[in-house]
Amino acid sequence: MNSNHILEAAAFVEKSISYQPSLGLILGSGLGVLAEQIENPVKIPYKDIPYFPESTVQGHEGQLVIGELEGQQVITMQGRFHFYEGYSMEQVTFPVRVMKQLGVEKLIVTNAAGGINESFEPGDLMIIRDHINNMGTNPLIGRNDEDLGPRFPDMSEAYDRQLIEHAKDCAQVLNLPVQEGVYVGNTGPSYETGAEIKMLRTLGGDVVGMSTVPEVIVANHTGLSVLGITCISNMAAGILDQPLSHDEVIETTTKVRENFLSFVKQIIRTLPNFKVKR
Ligand SMILES: O=P(O)(O)O[C@@H]1C[C@H](O)[C@@H](CO)O1
Ligand SMILES: Nc1nc2[nH]cnc2c(=O)[nH]1
Repeated sequence: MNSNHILEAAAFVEKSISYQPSLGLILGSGLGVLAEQIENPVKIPYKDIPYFPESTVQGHEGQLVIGELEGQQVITMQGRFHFYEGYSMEQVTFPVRVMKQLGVEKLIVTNAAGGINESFEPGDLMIIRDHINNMGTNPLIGRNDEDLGPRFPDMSEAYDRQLIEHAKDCAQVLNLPVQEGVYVGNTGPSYETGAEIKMLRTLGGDVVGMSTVPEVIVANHTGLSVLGITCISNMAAGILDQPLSHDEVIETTTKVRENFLSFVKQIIRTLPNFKVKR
């Protein structure tokens, strides 16, 4: 990771904003609608930001949106980068490094994923308790820059327990039934076979996606406190006797956007100012 690139990208963004964002948001497939609720938004297309790749997936806008949301100064990725788009792990996670450089301390990562746990239903929201990196690689491979984080970062609380409890409290306040479970990160872009889903269920996975894991590893490396929220956009392969499609993913996330919006806004509006963990 070239720390000069991080400084250059952060300086470019900083020129356009007049305050320091404390909360980072990464909005997954079909979930970018939250960024449209940001007040006094400063929008910066990824293509204008030094060393940022471009989003190529339907349902991913491809811009940073910075402003105020429910009383918090946020910097939001409206659309993310995926390893399967052909970007390196370093490129996929570069925005997390830039967020940290800009002063972000907490990160909410959202995604759409397939439901492995058969008690889940499409349209459910799930708080990520933990993840399984099934991508066969890691964004921290290569020379470590101790200024960015430790060589061997601890991942025993990859998802901040206080933020998880806070999110559960918010779901209760909203009387919104939410699931909790383990997110399995696959590289994609093919969806899984039925046999792979059976294997992932045996391994303890509750949902399976193609993102989030790299960003969360880097967020932990750089000392951010992380909350992850999944929208279960479909049942994973082999569970229902129907093919999977990205259209279904976008259709479901569109259907649940009111629940998703009210849940994440409640979480942000009442975010405790507890000390970040590192
Ligand atoms: O960015 P996310 O993880 O929300 O996008 C999911 C995973 C794939 O990119 C895509 C598959 O339909 O949706
Ligand atoms: N890997 C994977 N990612 C998804 N994103 C949305 N649905 C799915 C799915 O079924 N599998």
